[in-house]
Amino acid sequence: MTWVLDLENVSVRRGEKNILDDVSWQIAEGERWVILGRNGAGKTTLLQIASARMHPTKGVAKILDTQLGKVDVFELRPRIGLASAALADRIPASEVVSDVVLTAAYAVTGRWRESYEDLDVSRATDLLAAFGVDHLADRRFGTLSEGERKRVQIARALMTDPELLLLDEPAAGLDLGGREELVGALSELAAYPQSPVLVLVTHHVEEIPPGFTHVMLMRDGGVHTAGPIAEVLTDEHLSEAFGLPLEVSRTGDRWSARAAQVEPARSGGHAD
Ligand SMILES: Nc1ncnc2c1ncn2[C@@H]1O[C@H](COP(=O)(O)OP(=O)(O)OP(=O)(O)O)[C@@H](O)[C@H]1O
Repeated sequence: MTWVLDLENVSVRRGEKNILDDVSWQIAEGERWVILGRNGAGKTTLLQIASARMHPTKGVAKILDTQLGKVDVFELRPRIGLASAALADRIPASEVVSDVVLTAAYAVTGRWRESYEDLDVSRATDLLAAFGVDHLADRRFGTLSEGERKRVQIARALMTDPELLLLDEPAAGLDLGGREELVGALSELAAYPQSPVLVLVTHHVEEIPPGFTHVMLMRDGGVHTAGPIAEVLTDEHLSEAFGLPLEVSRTGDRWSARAAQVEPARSGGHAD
């Protein structure tokens, strides 16, 4: 079997600590993954490896049939779409929205003197339309709301028609309506057979878009549990991964979680 992503015993060491610790993880064609774990669990670091922005200290990372360390990452990166807060911070506030998407074709932020094909321009327009933000094409990025920015960033990440799309907390900072619209848009993307393999990092099971197939729970830099969504998202696994008693429930194709209700202690009888 050929994997889209194949990590074997990958560790990343910073100072005295393994911030990723012996992670083995395989993603097959067509899968849609969610990564959950508490703050500092290593989710963003894992995406840094998966997007060829960081090399492991130990272990082997194979991405799209290439191996990190044996491939020119500048050729590999356009095959991987990434949307993250760190990348968004690099987009100049004065950049026109259509250029925010278009410049991804050259893997740059900030339009300068590159020339673009008509095909690139129409792809950027189509992607903005697909995420419902084409009416903002002429606005400056810095004037958009948080929800609008998130959609533009995902459109940008899709510009190079990547085979793997990594989204780091795309719903962070969105209000309820914005979150629900984004979940709907990602669910549509997940359902589309031509879509890239998707990996979504989130803090909330409520943000898992219908159609996502697999979950990885991370804890302390390592994989706590990984596999098909219904097998992994149990009270027991989530409670262990987050280190507190949690109850998970499923309503239709959506998930939710909350602190487990503690049974009140039974009274031992009447005290006179
Ligand atoms: N360059 C670095 N040097 C030292 N420690 C680092 C470095 N980069 C990250 N870390 C630490 O590695 C751990 C994992 O960080 P990471 O950002 O991957 O976690 P995360 O799961 O994405 O967290 P969050 O949910 O808070 O975004 C954290 O404890 C972080 O402080």
